[in-house]
Amino acid sequence: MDTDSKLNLLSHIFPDFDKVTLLELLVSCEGSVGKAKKLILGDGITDDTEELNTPEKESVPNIVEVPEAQVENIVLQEKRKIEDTIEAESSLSKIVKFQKLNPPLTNRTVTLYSKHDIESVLPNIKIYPKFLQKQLADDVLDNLVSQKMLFKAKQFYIAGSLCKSSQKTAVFGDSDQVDYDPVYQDGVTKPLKMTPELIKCRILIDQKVNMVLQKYHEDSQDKADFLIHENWQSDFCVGNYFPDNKSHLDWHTDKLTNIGPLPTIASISFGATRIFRLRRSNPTNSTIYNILLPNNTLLIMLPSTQELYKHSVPTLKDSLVRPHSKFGESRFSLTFRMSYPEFEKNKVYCDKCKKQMILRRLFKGEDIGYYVWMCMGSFKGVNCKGFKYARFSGRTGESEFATTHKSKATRWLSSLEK
Ligand SMILES: O=C(O)CCC(=O)C(=O)O
Ligand SMILES: [Fe+2]
Repeated sequence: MDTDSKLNLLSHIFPDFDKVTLLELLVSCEGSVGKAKKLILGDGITDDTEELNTPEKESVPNIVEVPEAQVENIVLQEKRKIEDTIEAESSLSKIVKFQKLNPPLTNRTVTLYSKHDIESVLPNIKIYPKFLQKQLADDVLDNLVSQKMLFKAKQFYIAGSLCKSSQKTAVFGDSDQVDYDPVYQDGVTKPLKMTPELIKCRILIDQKVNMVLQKYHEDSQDKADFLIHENWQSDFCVGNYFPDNKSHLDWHTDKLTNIGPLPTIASISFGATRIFRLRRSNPTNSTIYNILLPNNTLLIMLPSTQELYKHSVPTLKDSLVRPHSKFGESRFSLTFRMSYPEFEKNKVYCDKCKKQMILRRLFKGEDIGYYVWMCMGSFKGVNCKGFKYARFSGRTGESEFATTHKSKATRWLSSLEK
């Protein structure tokens, strides 16, 4: 069945929806009429990686399924058209309104195409397509490609087994002091010098982030006393290199150990257009939002993004939306971050094994919403379960960031979600 016939069918079932909205829905449902129908009717849709990789079992009768490859082609073409107008006001806002009237469904995936839709559905995210002037964007990408051999897979332990990350990482920074993450086993933590291209890019990003943060501080009602208000100046950048569509970044929140609570992280993408995903950390089956990140798009994760959401760069069969004209499937992201120097001066150590502790957030259990320190040993394959609550009372002059008393501990949930 071609796209027009699918649209006619949907239009017949849902006469109140206009065709553009239905087309958007169809595209966000990978061209499946059944999924689009379920989305409108409010049935939960499971749409994770495995499901997307297996041919869909159509639940609507009388629909002749088109071959998977053909659907993919249609979806890709439509996505390209839509992506070209990413900044234009999109009819998807109708879907957003529809979503607002209806509580988010579980396990559902929604693709947000326009700046307006992304920022309305995810108020802590700001997105700027075509952020750098074209020449500078090209220069940064050329520069990253010339350094690609310096990006390395990260090694870490999960449940005692040594694992390697799929994408490759390099840290750029001016100072050797930046201890990006003491957990990793390899040379990834030693920062590389920022090249002149990266420095230009950083200056423009810092400027943009400060403008955005100023507005954020003015607008946000609920200010946690440990939220940093001073000038935001990134002092290091974690770069990711995805050589092809197979390399990915699993669901995670960014490490807080050296950037502190409620951080701002500004991430700029270069090369192939991939999908970036966000979903609330809790509940675990909450709606997944897809955002397309074309070459030279800046995405700012404002304070509380790391506390409330997880993010990922999946390797779905259509997660490579568009290869880059010169570098094909290669994609780089540069994530600019500002370190929290007080942590460097006052590292927290484990009382049991004396190793450094890592700042984490608890997303489940009775201590949900608390910041805690966990012994680094646990992340290096050592079975030490050292644990302390974290405590942030306000930034200046702080020297004690840990407590064994829960009553004195800092709970981000209480300041963000009343
Ligand atoms: O590549 C991206 O867009 C995301 C990178 C990321 O999540 C990270 O560096 O922690
Ligand atoms: Fe991240």
